[in-house]
Amino acid sequence: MPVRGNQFKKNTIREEVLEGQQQPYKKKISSESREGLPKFNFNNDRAIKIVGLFLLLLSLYFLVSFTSYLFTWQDDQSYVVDANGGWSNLFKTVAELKSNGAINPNIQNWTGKLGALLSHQFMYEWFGLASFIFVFVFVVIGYRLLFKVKLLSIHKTLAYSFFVLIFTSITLAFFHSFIGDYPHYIEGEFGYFSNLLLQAQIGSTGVGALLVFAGLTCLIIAYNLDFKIPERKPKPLKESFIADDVLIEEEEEDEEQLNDEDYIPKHVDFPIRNNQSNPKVIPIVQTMDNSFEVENTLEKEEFISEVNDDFDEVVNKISKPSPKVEDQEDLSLTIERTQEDAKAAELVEQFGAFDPTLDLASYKNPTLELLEQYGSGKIAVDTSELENNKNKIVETLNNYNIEIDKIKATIGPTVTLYEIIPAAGVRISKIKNLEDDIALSLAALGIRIIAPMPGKGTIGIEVPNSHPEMVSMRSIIATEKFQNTTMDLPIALGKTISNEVFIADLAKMPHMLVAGATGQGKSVGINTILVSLLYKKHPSQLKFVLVDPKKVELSLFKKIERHFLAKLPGEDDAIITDTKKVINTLNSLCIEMDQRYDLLKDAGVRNLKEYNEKFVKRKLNPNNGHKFLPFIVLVIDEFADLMMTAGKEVETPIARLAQLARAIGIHLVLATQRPSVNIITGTIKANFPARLAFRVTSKIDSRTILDSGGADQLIGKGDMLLSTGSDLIRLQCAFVDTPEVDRVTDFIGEQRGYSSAYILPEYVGDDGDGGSIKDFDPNDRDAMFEDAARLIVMHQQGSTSLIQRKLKLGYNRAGRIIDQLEGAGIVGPFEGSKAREVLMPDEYALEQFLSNLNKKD
Ligand SMILES: Nc1ncnc2c1ncn2[C@@H]1O[C@H](COP(=O)(O)OP(=O)(O)OP(=O)(O)O)[C@@H](O)[C@H]1O
Repeated sequence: MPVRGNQFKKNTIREEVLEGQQQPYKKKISSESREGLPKFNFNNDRAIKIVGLFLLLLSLYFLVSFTSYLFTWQDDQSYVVDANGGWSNLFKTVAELKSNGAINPNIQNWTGKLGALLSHQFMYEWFGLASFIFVFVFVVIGYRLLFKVKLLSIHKTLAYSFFVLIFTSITLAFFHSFIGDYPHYIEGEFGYFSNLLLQAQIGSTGVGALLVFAGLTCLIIAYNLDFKIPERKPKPLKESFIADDVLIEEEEEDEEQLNDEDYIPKHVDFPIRNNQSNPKVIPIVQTMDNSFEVENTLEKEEFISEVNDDFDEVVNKISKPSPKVEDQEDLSLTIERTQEDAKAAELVEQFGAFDPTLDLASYKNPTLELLEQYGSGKIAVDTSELENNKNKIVETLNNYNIEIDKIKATIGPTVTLYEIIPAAGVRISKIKNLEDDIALSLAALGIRIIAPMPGKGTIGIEVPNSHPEMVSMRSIIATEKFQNTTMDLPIALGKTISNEVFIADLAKMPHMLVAGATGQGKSVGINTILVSLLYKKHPSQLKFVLVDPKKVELSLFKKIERHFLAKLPGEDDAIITDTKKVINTLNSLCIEMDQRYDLLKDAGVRNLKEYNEKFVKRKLNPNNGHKFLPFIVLVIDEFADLMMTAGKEVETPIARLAQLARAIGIHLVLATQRPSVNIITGTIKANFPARLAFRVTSKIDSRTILDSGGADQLIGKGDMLLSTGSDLIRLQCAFVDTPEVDRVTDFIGEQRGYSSAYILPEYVGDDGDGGSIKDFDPNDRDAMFEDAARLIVMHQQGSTSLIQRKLKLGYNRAGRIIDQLEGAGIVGPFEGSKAREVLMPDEYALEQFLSNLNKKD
């Protein structure tokens, strides 16, 4: 199999964590001066690679030095022995060595003085020939660290190598002891003295027996060595067949086949040993490709839990020759995986898990420095303001004979929440009705009364701070909460009333409706959503479809077209500003949705996450159309505008996407200035449980968007309410200014991207650019009509892209030709993602048809 791009799995730790953001924000500032220098902590990919490279070279050095020692040890003896200085000779000159008594001060070992000393240490003073095992261990570990390819399990390698080292050294010493009674590099001093010690305790016979025992024990652990004494083959094969039909079939087989080693019965019930007294019988079926499957999944689970779960062992055994029937009992361990799973595991073992980010392996997420820090990040509400407000609230309530037991304040970035516990017997509705009076006495806008506070047993009064604190995007992105989030699509919306960072998962929402009067922070809110996703996601994991009828709001994102945007085939601009194109795009997204559902169905999974997990584990074959599916986030700014111009044409696909698209990773964010009922219709509302409201002008608008009042009492500038169906949370939206977005998109746009935007499926509407079938006029055929017809019939494939490619035409012209071909009856109607049906069986029929058509002209 050719080596694929994903062979060497990159360590993505460094790439996923935004560079420079591993540390909390403050630490980062202090280390800014050292920016650019690689930081060597052990999580660092570079450090790991360097260690890997070092180990590989060390193993080579050891190999050469040990091998050389076998030939040169006698020459170097006078230099390396402790009596002449040993290691202290390392830095001595030839003259000094001579004066020390070294007979041959010129080192013969191929790896110089160090090599001579090292090999003497390892081979003579320590483990003898067994020291070569160190070379092996360094290769296994070094290779793993440098290439991220697992040659062998590191734990097993270390454990077995340790055993082999000790065992070989003592065994060689044991045998050597029969020839001579002195330490030698064959066994090393360790082996020599260990053997002496053992012999003194248990004698030569005892040591021999101990070594045989240790050796066999190791083989049993490693290979489950079988000690069965071969006996005559019995012929009870037929008895173990349970299904009659198989039995009959087998009886008809000739004797030769029954003796065949590789012969496997088609349906065998294998007795499984278990702890209970009754042996269980589990039906196991041989599949087409010689692997085994347990028929009943329930039993399969039990069965699997009983068997040794060592994965390597299972894979090993699956690849071994098929079992003979008399070995049934021992082989029960081998049958728990389907061929497909084993193949996937093998692929993963060979190439590592599929990593979609390797397409753009050098891609770096935007850095924190691109964002501005606004304000001090601290809340500045002085105690006198708090005291004043508290007094006024208590006073106003007292004026209406409402007694308060307790009052406490929670200070947020824009508002402070005063929670009061009224005295017993006070009616909550009475306090609620005093909203305007309290606002009057505090002389403040944007007072909101929450009576009662859900789940708290108090009544909340939100009072705006006289000096609201701006929440900068940078301060949110820098938090550990955002950095370490495991959400699929994390959006850093801002801070809550208790000054906590609020991060929501768009993938769970699963769609969001954003509303707010002009100038209240809606565009900033959309930028916040987009920027937070850009900070967390790799281009291979996420695509945006951006609709911007105002043409200016989202234009900054044009720069990231080849990284994060999706568009229709043949479109020049990825950001859609034209209503007609919006309709096409929405319908195209519906096709994408249907295609994704087909893929999910084929893969036997329920959602995008499971699908991608399966794909990453190489359980889905790309040759069958499977691919890694990125999330798609559709953002529509000024949705009202679209609804006014296109109405139902927009509403239908949006409702369809909103209803069905969550499982396949398409999420919608619709923003509107005018949250009136004819824009946010019942169908749309029902499918958008998450709604974000900035300040709106009337209570009615607030009701339309949130199903309750409150949005009309906000104070603007990013003050917002998020309704997630059950809860209503007041938030201060994180602020990200246009120049910041500009820098972030520049940072991404300047990096290597894909060759084009993510291409959505082709959709040609009824009144597409080429006109409809009814419009077909044989006299008004395109000049390339006949060529295209021949091409299509020759390939028996009615696709626009084929015409585009082969005849080198633009998308629009190719689309027009295919419509004319449909009109002429050469190809069938548009069938979504599939190519159109070709109605002419062969070129002969086509030529006749064309000549008839020409005669009519
Ligand atoms: N989160 C925020 N924090 C502080 N100030 C904000 C915030 N969001 C918006 N503002 C202020 O409000 C101004 C208007 O915001 P924005 O452009 O987002 O309004 P908008 O609702 O999109 O208006 P329009 O619908 O007319 O485009 C910004 O220029 C900024 O000064």
